[in-house]
Amino acid sequence: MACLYTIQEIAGKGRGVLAATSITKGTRIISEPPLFRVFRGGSSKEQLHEAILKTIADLNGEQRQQFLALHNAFDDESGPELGRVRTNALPLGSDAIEGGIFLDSSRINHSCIQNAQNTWNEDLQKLTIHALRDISEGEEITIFYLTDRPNRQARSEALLSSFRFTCSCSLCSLPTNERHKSDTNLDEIKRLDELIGDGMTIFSAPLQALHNVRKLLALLDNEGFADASVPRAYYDAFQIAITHGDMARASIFAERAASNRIMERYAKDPSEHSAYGYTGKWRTEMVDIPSGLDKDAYEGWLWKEEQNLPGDNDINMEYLGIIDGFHYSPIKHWCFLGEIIEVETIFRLRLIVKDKANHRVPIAFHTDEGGQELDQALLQHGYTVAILYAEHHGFLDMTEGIRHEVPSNIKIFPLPSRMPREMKTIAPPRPGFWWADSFSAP
Ligand SMILES: C[S@@+](CC[C@H](N)C(=O)[O-])C[C@H]1O[C@@H](n2cnc3c(N)ncnc32)[C@H](O)[C@@H]1O
Repeated sequence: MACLYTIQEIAGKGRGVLAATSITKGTRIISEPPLFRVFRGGSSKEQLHEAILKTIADLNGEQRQQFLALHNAFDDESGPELGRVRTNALPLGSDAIEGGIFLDSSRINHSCIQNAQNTWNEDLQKLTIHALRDISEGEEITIFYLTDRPNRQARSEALLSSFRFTCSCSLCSLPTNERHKSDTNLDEIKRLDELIGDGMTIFSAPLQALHNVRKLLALLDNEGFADASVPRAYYDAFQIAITHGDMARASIFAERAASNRIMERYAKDPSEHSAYGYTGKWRTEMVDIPSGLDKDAYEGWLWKEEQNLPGDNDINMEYLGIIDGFHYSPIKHWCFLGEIIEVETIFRLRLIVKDKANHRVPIAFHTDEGGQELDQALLQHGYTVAILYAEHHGFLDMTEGIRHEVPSNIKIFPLPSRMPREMKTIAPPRPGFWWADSFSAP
């Protein structure tokens, strides 16, 4: 196969790697054994230096010259050998304590919005560089040197201290207002990542966790990040679905997570995963994967879109903003509508209502009077409950619904609801009228 890249001078970056032809997403651009390996863990700088000198002494003359021709960003403090290793070593595995020096791959410059991914392939004992998206002929091939992607300031500091350069990539060069927007999105990506990674939400509020994965994927897509965060997010969605017995969705998420053998196996039979059916509350079978839906409806089904209240243990910036400089308040207005199907008044009031998608939604009354403040005559089957700014809550008994705390946010109508097709975003509230826009009498 013809070589897909050339190594050339790039203004302001020394040398770099350019696409010699147009390269399609997923293509393996480079597959390269290391010139030599370096153990990075445990040893002091002096020990490392000594080990490197020994390794270099074992190289032949040509190899030594090739190594010494690589860039050295630490000339002033580390000397020619150690400096070059610090500048050019690429990790041999995701948590590896071993790095490798590569004659071609080590020429690849960094971008905070990289178009290629470096991976150590243990089977081949080679480093591979794959295209994360389509790359045009003449475009620079870039990888990401850091382990996570914080906002610009933090990225700059990390790149300067660990790699000794000021990044001139397209993300770091955005004009101030766009950079601000990009930083806000990066902060939100980090926040969602942490929320999804919190091991409890998968059990206490799986729907919220699933919706957070979807939001994360939309942000990654919007920002043009096509790296390993994308399959990782789908893997999170897979885990959420399979934990609750949802074979249909788990299979699709596994398919989207990555084209590796393990995920292909899970896509065929998600029940092989050890978390399968921890609860059965989302139980589906593979035959439940819908067919004949258009793309939007299919995605709506996949992400369980029908239940789209914001979560109550999550500061969701889509719904909330800091208005007075201190407190989060709704920045848009929404109202949950449900039809009463059961009334329980054992300790405090608990209603089971049917939402627009015919799901049973428990509403637990955690007001001071536990629901006694309501006109008890209105607690009738078939009547409609409207809750302004309702939030999704995961209860300890593993059910999900609404924990109602603010007495003034609820109205009950002695009318069966004619449910709007979607939970509507309604006009700004006018006292006494806020509910009228989203409620229609039969
Ligand atoms: C591993 S080397 C990459 C190849 C190097 N440009 C060369 O000439 O061999 C890392 C060095 O490349 C330069 N570099 C990499 N990415 C850069 C970027 N985004 N902006 C500016 N310089 C960059 C820095 O000098 C950094 O220390």
